[in-house]
Amino acid sequence: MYLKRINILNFKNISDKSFDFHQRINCFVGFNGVGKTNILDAIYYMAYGKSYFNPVALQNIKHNTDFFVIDGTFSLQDKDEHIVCSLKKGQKKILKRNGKNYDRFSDHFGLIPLVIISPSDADLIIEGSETRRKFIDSVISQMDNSYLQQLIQYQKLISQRNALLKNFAQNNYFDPATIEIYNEQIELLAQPIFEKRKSFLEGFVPIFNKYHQLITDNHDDVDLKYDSQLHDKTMSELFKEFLPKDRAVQYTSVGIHKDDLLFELSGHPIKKFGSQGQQKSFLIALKLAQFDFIKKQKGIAPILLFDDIFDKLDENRVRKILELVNLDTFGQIFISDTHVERTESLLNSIHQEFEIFKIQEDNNFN
Ligand SMILES: Nc1ncnc2c1ncn2[C@@H]1O[C@H](COP(=O)(O)OP(=O)(O)OP(=O)(O)O)[C@@H](O)[C@H]1O
Repeated sequence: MYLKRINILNFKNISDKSFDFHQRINCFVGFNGVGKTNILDAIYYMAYGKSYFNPVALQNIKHNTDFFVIDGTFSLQDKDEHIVCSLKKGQKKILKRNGKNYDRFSDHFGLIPLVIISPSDADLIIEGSETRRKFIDSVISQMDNSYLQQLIQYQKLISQRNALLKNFAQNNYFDPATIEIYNEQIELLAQPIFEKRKSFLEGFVPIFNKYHQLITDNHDDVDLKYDSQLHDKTMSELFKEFLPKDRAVQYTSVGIHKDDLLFELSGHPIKKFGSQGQQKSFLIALKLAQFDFIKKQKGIAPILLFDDIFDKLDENRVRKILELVNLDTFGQIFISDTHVERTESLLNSIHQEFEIFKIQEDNNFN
C-alpha cells in the first residue's frame, strides 16, 4: 500500500499544495517552521481522521480561512482508494472514502495502516498513564474493531457509575443494588479488555526488544511491562475491596482505565534515568514494533512517517534505523529533516530510491 498523491488546502500553514509521491522513500526538507510536519500530519489525518499533533480540529484550519480539505489517493492491493477529510467552521468534520461519507469514523480505522514517529512521542514517556493506554488501545483497535467498541462501552459505563457515586454522595444515600447492576456490566467488559491487552503485550514486547537491540546495538538494557490491577484480582474482587474508597472519592478508582505501561532502563523508570537519546531510541523501537505488529496482523506494510528523524540521535543509531527501514519488510516512508545534504548523504548510503521535496518558507514547494 502507498500514497500516490495528496492535495492539501488551508491545512495549518499550507494554503494549496499537491505532491505526487515515490512508492518508497519521500523526504520533506526545509527550515524550521516551514510546514514539513504539517504535511506529515495531513497524511496522518487521512488514516486516523484527526491530527496527530493538535486535537482541536478547528485549530487545524489555516488562520483567516474557514475550511480545510485534505484529498489523497492511495494504492491499496492494486486498487485506488480516494480519501477526503474536510472541515468547515460551524459544520461537522467529513471523512469520505471513494465519494461516500462515513457515518462513524471508527469504521475507517485500520483501512490505511500508518505509524508516525515524532519528537512529540516523548509524551508517551513524560505524560500520565492515559497517553500510554491510548497508544496500546490504538494499536489493538487497528486490528480488532470489537475491542474499540468494548472500550467505548466500558468508558460509558464507568462515567455512569461515577455519576451514580456522585449522586449518592450528594444525597447522602447509597443503594448497593444499583451499583451492582453497573458492576456486573463493567466486569463483563473489563476482563476481555484486560485479556486482549495482556495477550497483545505478550506478542508485542519481544518485537519491541528486537528493534531496540538492533537500533542500539544491544547497548541499553530496557524493559516494557504491563501494569494492571487485574493481574492479581478479578474486577468483581476489586469492586468489593474498593467500594468504600469509590464512595469517598465519588469516582471509580479501580479497573482497566487505571492500567499503565512501565518503561524501564536498567530496572529504573526511563523517564527519570534515561538520556534524551536513550528515550528517543526507546520510543522509536516502540513505534517500529507497532509497525511490525500491524504488518503481521494485516499483511500490509503500514506507511511510516518519520518526523525529525535525526534529532537527538547519534549517527550510529540513525544509520541503524535507516538500514532497518531499507529492508523489504518496510513500505512507503516519509521523512522530514532540516538539512538536505545530511538527508541526501544518509539515503545515498543505503542505496534506496528516494524523492526529496524542498519545502520553502513562503510555502512554495519545489
Ligand atoms: N491553523 C494554522 N494556521 C496557520 N499556520 C499554522 C496553523 N497551525 C500551525 N501553523 C504554523 O505551522 C508552522 C509549523 O509548521 P511545522 O511544524 O510543519 O514546521 P516544520 O517545518 O516541521 O518545522 P521544524 O523543522 O521546526 O519541525 C508554525 O509556524 C505554525 O505557526
